Amino acid sequence: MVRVLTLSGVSVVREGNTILDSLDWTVDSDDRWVILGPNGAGKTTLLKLASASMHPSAGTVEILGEQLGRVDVFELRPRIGFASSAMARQIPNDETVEDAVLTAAYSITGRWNEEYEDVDRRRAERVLKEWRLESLRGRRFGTLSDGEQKRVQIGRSVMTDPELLLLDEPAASLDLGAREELVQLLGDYASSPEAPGMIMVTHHVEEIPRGFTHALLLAEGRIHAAGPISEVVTGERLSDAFGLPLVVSTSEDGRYAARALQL
Ligand SMILES: Nc1ncnc2c1ncn2[C@@H]1O[C@H](COP(=O)(O)OP(=O)(O)OP(=O)(O)O)[C@@H](O)[C@H]1O
Repeated sequence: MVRVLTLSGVSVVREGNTILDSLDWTVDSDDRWVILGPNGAGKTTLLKLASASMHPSAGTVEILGEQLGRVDVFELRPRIGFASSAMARQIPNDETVEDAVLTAAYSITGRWNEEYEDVDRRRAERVLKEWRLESLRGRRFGTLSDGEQKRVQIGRSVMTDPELLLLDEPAASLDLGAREELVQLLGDYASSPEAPGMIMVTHHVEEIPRGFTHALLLAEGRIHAAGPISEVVTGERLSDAFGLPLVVSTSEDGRYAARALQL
């Protein structure tokens, strides 16, 4: 087990607004964290810090043993997998699924004249299989369903065997079947001891895959609760963070569901 992320007294201020306020948080390589919180809580901003895409206004961020501000982020970023819809928009619509996964080896989108080594091709094969993309390898990215596109995004993010994996709302906008397929694949991945430290932002506790170990509840830029998932994803804690009475149920296979009590 190694520490993959440390935030110490981290604040982010933009245009006079405090978006993140004095956060202290650590993530280890064995951890799979889910981040929950109302709209505007600061979840995406937190992922931007963790992906070395943004610097804090105050405090220190250490990623994979390197402190932001003292490291070349272009060397650090290839060690971090990041899947988000903003990233997916960079994949050309006419790129094949196979190339969309393979080009992640060079952190690029859009195949040009790069040469790929056997090791990259073997990895891409493994990723296509793991994320149920084998039968779609020749299809153009722009012709895929939302669920298939999400699997390509995640496939790209794990292609380089990252040491830290960040997922920003991976199941957003999916129908029930596509969501369940993706959540199950993510559960298989998260349950593997070889998987890297993971941080996933979601709006819905129903999207938390099996194997997730910790939860962080963010509201108005502050940590409301953080710790083992069973202690944080509770009706009491979620009601407090979202400001309405919620009940949470847990199933035996480690999935969650939440609903509001009659308002
Ligand atoms: N560059 C910026 N300048 C000013 N305000 C910003 C900037 N970036 C983000 N914000 C504000 O910071 C707050 C947190 O934004 P962020 O996107 O991190 O929240 P979030 O929890 O991911 O929200 P959502 O759940 O709606 O996606 C929001 O109120 C947003 O408007």
